[in-house]
Amino acid sequence: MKGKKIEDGENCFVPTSEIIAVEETDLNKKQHNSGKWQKMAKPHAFTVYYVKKARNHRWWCSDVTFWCVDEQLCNQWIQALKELLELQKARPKQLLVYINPYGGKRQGKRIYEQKVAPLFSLASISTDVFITERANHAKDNLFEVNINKYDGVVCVGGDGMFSEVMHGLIGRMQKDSGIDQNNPKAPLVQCNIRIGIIPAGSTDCICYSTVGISDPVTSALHIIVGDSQPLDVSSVHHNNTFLKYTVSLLGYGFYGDILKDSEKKRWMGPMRYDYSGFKTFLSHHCYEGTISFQPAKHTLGSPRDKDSCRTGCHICRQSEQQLAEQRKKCGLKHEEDEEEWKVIKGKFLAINVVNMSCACPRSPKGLSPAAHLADGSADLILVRKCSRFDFLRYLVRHTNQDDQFDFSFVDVYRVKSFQFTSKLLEDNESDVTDIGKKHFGQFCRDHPACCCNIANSTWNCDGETLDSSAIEVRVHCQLMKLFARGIEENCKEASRNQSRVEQLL
Ligand SMILES: Nc1ncnc2c1ncn2[C@@H]1O[C@H](COP(=O)(O)OP(=O)(O)OP(=O)(O)O)[C@@H](O)[C@H]1O
Ligand SMILES: CCCCCCCCCCCCC/C=C/[C@@H](O)[C@H](CO)NC(C)=O
Ligand SMILES: [Ca+2]
Repeated sequence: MKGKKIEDGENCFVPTSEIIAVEETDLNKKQHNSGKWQKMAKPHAFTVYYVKKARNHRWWCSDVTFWCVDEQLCNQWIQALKELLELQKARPKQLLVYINPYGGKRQGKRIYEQKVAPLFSLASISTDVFITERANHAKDNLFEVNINKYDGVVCVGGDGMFSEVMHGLIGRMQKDSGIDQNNPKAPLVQCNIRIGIIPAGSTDCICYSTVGISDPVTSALHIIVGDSQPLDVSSVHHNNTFLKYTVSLLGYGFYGDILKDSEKKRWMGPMRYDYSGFKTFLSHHCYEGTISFQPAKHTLGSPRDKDSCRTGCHICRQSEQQLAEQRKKCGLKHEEDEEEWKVIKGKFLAINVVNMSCACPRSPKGLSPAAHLADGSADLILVRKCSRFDFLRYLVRHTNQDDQFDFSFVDVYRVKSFQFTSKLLEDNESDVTDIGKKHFGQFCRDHPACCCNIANSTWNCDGETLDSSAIEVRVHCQLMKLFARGIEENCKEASRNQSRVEQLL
């Protein structure tokens, strides 16, 4: 934390929504060597802790100390500022915190204790902290805990840990409301308790795509000021059986294979993705299957838009309104049943369904830069069979400014529901008597050199593996909320305003 001191006659401007805390200050303890107060008999002071916005969406906690000789005046200020803070009703007072000590570089506990807990305590937020001892510990706990006690749930870890907490919360909400998650058409109950993500994983894509940076202090401050960002969630089913929810990437082929291989190399930490990524790239497997989807007609946006989803996004707002109107008109009748399905058969290197841009430090614009956080749609990206060189050109575009959809072998659609069945499953189902078909070789028999894999891939579902050769996916508009505000427009403008504040100080 950096500090400043304000003397009589000086000005300071900090919006109340960005004040973290106000505290009486003992100037003698502060050990200031210079300053007029040293000449005073007994100066009185208070310190305002506030959010300081830096470059690249980074926030940190700064403070400014105000002092004067009049004790009563000083106390009046403290009282008035504390009352103003009390009016910030969206701020959490009691949080339930889950820490995965094994995510990313295994720094979750340290990150929380050193960087986050002191800020929560400064902001007078009470916490119940739960350090997980196994996978699904947090999820299981969320089904038992008295959830109404809390204003939010915080997960310290990566995308997989977030996924666990999300499954616990959404699952709990449906159970309490008597909704059967196995019914793919069930209208799910919105989850009003917000989740905060303190990034301590390997990719931290959900945090990066919703805040603009993977930084524990920035995320802690978004939680403290009580930000709220609605988020679309897709449900994944197979044969009327619920499999998973997803908010970022649901990927088959390339990203599924990377994840499956990387799980065996967890000991490598985040580097495992580079190792498995390179290996998967060299293997160049493609997978055959049938994709069906319903285009998202309710939204004004398109995956090829130049503008991205930003704080207070009007596309998300309009899309949500449009969906609400449709629902009102249709009542209980499922309008989706009547809408057209598009069908595509082929061989694919990657099938990616993304509910958000999937930006992360490795890919700052993400897999679909114009995807929206809360528009009730997902972007379906199909990378058809192509040469290794072309696939590399496509991957390189994840890391630069060039249009990653501007390739003849890449198609992108904005969808509200999607289905996939692998060729293998179709063959098995359509010709169960042909026993020979069950005993296939590992690669395409017609063209052994083509790297077309007859075996199935795995789904990468927000960083969790999911084995299913047939799935149906449905986007649920704004099913949950995060302690975030989306990515803020024009970061430079924010830092310029902040410098004006600094000049005033
Ligand atoms: N105590 C624990 N021991 C083992 N696994 C755990 C524990 N707590 C949580 N997990 C599981 O660890 C998995 C991975 O954790 P996490 O997402 O935090 O890190 P990561 O995989 O390194 O990061 P990312 O998902 O961003 O790539 C999650 O699926 C979670 O269910
Ligand atoms: C030679 C150039 C190669 C460039 C490769 C770019 C890789 C970009 C990675 C983007 C992944 C974004 C999707 C996020 C997925 C997460 O859910 C998951 C778990 O955290 N992470 C991964 C890597 O699968
Ligand atoms: Ca979306």
